[in-house]
Amino acid sequence: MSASLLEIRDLSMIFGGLTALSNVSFDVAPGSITALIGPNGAGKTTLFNCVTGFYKPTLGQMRLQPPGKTPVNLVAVLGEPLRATDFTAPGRIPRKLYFKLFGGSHRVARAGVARTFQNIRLFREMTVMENLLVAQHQQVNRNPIAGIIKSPGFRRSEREAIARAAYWLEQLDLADAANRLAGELPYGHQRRLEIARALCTGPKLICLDEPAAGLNPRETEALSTIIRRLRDEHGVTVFLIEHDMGLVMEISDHVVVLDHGEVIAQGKPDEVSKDPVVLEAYLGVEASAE
Ligand SMILES: Nc1ncnc2c1ncn2[C@@H]1O[C@H](COP(=O)(O)OP(=O)(O)OP(=O)(O)O)[C@@H](O)[C@H]1O
Repeated sequence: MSASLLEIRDLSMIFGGLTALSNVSFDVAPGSITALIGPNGAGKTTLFNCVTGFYKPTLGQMRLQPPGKTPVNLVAVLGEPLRATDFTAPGRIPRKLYFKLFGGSHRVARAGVARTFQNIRLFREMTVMENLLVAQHQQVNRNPIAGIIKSPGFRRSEREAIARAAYWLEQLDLADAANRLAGELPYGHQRRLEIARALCTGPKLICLDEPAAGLNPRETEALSTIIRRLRDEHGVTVFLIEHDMGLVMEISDHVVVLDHGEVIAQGKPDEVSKDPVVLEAYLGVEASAE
């Protein structure tokens, strides 16, 4: 049995002539906090965009294997192009055509991957509660007839969605803000609301893109407690990009270091922080700046 929730193998992403990711391979263990670090332009966001289905990688494999569930080939569900070699094994063609027509990032979300963004992307004119309800459209009963007649099943799924939203608002210390407009919340609260919105989808893997960006030290401390609680109390696996090295070293179980699109090191935080290759490429810049 494989011990990883997310398995990335030989992933490459090429934009025109620019290789943003080159043969990237690593694993994210279930129930862990895994951090992706690296200097600006290293390819971190590109990798996140691949894992969450916003980009189709040029080459390589990404597999999500939630314990006890069927593994999902995240590259296949995005819809791969047909290649000449497929005609040597025609059995593959119907599945490829199906995902070409009906595949996309929604399939990745359905498989259990949720994300937040480097630049907050909330529905600013909606209330906090409405933001969380919109995020759950996959889980609620979307049958229009059931909606018009307000069938028992429709009302039950609505109640469950509201209860789920209220639960995560409580967990992220936002319960008092449920009826406020998202755009009116202080910045730190908006960051937490983005995390709550991702959690409402019931993810197996939550990808946080620079969750501490713009937070003050007190807010960062609160965030680190929240992220650890997600792992320890809710069994959510966390994969995050972060520039705040204090936070990364404090909360991560595993750190992957990217530089120029390649993995230059990975391991436990204390191993990575002492690795001369990392110090030279990244932490050395930080250390000399302190
Ligand atoms: N859609 C795109 N089209 C072309 N080039 C891109 C695209 N997205 C990213 N790149 C390039 O890929 C490289 C990696 O960028 P990426 O944003 O992934 O780095 P990053 O490590 O997240 O950087 P930062 O820490 O500054 O956010 C950069 O050279 C960037 O210009």
